[in-house]
Amino acid sequence: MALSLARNPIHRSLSSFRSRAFKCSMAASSIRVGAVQMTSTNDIEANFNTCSRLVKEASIAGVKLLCFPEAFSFVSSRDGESLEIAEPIDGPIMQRYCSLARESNIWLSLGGFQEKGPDDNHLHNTHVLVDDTGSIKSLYRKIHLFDVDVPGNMVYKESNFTTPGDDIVVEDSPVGRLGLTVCYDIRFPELYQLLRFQHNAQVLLVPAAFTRVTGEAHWEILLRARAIETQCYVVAAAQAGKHNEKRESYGDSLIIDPWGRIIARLPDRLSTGIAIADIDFSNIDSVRTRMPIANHQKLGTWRKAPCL
Ligand SMILES: O=C(O)CNC(=O)[C@H](CS)NC(=O)CCC(=O)C(=O)O
Repeated sequence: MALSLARNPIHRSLSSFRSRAFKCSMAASSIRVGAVQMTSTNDIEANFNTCSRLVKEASIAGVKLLCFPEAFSFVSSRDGESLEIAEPIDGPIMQRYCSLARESNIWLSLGGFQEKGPDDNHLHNTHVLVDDTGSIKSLYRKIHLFDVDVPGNMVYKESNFTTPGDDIVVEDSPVGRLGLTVCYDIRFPELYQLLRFQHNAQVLLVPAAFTRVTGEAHWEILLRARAIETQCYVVAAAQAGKHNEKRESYGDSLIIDPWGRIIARLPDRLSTGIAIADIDFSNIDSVRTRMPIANHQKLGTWRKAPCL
């Protein structure tokens, strides 16, 4: 099924046979990923043109999965604007992004799409994974909503216009088993524990539009902690800079390896670009074999039979 909306705890559309084939064929190799940094605005056309250019650049660089930040296709400049432009997943905006994937033969992680919600006053903040034929493989709807009074900044109330998801989503891909999350989710380690220790994720995706204040204080530390405690790669594509008069995001897109090392980065001062790194499956195996934390867990309710 190309578009799985079933209320199933895991959406995984490749057969286990194919997933084994991926792992075997890549045992001794590495696969390239990219994390985009950009400054989206409320101009849907301009944002699409930027994404289209970056997809072509990534493809030339040999990237197999390109990850975009939260709200890649639209950042509102006033209350209510996101609800007005929200579309179903099979609507025209997402179709154009699927065409980009197909034309460049590349997988896309489209984090934080404004998906039309259950009523006119609510959308879903949806992370969409598209394969290299342009088919939608999985949808993850942001679970943790940003209802936060940011010191020195403003009060955010994402739940005013967003309906949270409640499904955990992993998907097999050429760059390994992906765990899908969005932005504020990074503060809830139990989600990442489930993705790794219950669903065997290898690469955790964290598209974001962090605030400047919270980003400076917490961004890198949270991401590296998740990589270290799950022994997964973490790919964090970030919005950066000023979107409009009122809104600014903290950049610093990062790719982190399972030992917690930063292996690619776009500094906050750069507004647009791609951080590129190779996912090395033997590195995941070696970190997990030498320090088998999956076998040492005592307290987590997500504990299961040892897995590597
Ligand atoms: O609404 C949009 O346009 C896109 N979505 C966002 O910007 C979301 C919800 S307001 N922002 C975050 O989750 C910031 C998290 C954060 O900054 C932290 O955890 O510190």
